[in-house]
Amino acid sequence: MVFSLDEELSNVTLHDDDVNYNNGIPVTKLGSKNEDLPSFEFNDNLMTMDEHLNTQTSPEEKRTRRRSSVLAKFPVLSPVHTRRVSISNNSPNVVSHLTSSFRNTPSDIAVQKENINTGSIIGEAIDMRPTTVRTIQDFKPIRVLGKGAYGKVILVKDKYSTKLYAMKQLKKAEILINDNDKKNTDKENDNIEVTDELTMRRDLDKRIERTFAERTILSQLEHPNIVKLFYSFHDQSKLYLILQYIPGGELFYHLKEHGTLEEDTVAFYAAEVSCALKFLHDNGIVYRDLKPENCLLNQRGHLVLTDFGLSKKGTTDPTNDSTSSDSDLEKDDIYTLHSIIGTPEYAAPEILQGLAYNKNCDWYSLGCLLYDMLVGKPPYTGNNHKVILNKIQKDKQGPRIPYYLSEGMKDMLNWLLKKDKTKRWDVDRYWREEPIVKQKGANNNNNKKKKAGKQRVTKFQSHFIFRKINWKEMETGYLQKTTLGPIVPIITDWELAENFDTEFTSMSFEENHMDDGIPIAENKNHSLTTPDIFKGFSFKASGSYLERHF
Ligand SMILES: Nc1ncnc2c1ncn2[C@@H]1O[C@H](COP(=O)(O)OP(=O)(O)OP(=O)(O)O)[C@@H](O)[C@H]1O
Repeated sequence: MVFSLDEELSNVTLHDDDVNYNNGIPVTKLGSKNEDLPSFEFNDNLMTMDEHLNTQTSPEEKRTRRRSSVLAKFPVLSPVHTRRVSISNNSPNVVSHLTSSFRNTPSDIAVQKENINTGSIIGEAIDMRPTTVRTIQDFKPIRVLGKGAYGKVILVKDKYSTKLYAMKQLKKAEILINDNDKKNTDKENDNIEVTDELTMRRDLDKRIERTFAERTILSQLEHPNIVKLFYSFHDQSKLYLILQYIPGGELFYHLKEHGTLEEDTVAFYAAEVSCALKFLHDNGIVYRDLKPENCLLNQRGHLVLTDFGLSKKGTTDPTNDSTSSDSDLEKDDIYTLHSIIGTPEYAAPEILQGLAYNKNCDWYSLGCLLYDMLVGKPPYTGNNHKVILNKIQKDKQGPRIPYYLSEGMKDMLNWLLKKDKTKRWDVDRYWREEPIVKQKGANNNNNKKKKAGKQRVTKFQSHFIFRKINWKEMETGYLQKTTLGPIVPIITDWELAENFDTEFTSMSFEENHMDDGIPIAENKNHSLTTPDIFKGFSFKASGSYLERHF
């Protein structure tokens, strides 16, 4: 990123109370006196963004990949009670201890049941016959596309059909070993601090649940802006997700190339991401990890959301709901989550604070993504989530917005980036203009809303920045099929993965895992070293689904 708005530009304040200047760059604050529309005008005498960019270091030097932080990586979640035990690096004690504790937890059983019971793509039946399960031997690796917390994503070719797929591998050992164990093992080999048993059990339980959630959620969804899952299977050492290959690379990669994007381009991607998020929310799913690294561009330049490892299917379980006091949110359209996960720079303040949150957190992340595309970095940056949280809390009026953005963009950012989730634009509720259906008591509610005056009631799709978007065509997927997006990736040969970082494409995909390719018999009980907790992971999309997408 080229332009440090949250720290460097906050020092000098000139004539206008609402505009801060630094190095001659005026910036406005979100949520200043006039909450509806910040009242700043473009000043021709001031340095333009382009001029400013030219004086700064190149964006490539500044942009860094933001890894999703899972539960244990957030210090605030570090367990209070810890005990010290002596184990050595790669000690089997940890795994066997964890696996033996976990093999038969109720949530495991629930997850496995879920896999058996919920195998359906919306409106479709999935062929779950074990005989149709694919294996690693069916696929020839071509090159590495990316690397995540639990393993690599590799471009592979189906040996039988020659079709290309993105194969996401998750190492079972990485999932089974506690993050604290890993961290501590790195530091000291023989005398490490591990968390108490209960916390370890809970964390492991969550990691396994999330592993299944990605496979289960993706197997149930079909949307033009969401990556498709065709197969999943596992062997002794890894879990595999065979995904649609999205050859245009990460939005992150293109942002690195471009620095910042034009407002129309940003509005287009905002609309595509919003369609995907709204679809997820309508299906009871909170995405929780929106960032440029998880937004891929397909061959036509349309945005496709990937990485559902942190997504969560909502629950209306009242015992799980601590927002009963949250009177601004209606009961029927929320589900409450508590896990502190995501990528700190894009995570909503309520997540970073460890408070209960709901699907509205995704709209805050959308605000961060828009800000990043327009400005070159997310509104708050820092080495860890504490620094980011401090900055958010210190910044009473919200993140600074550069003056040169249009009033429409400022307005959009203003409403999405509200720290207080009850004041944030409830996009799901105000998505589009619906025909008015009068219901009993509806008037009363409306009056209450007007009096409260907190909620923005303008429809999201009617916002000025989306004036060029044909929502109907976008929501039905017609646009994605017939029109090119604003950035069309250069692809001379799909196998070259030209739009992926050479940091990854030059990586070796050979790892020499002794156990790779040794299949798991789904119905067999395994020893401690081969826990049965991943039973039920295998999946194959229905024939018609496969046909439709190839
Ligand atoms: N379907 C796909 N087509 C092309 N590339 C992909 C695909 N899925 C993932 N990738 C690449 O692999 C990278 C890592 O994938 P993904 O984010 O799913 O892994 P992860 O382990 O969940 O990562 P993280 O720990 O950062 O969240 C992506 O950022 C992207 O570059």
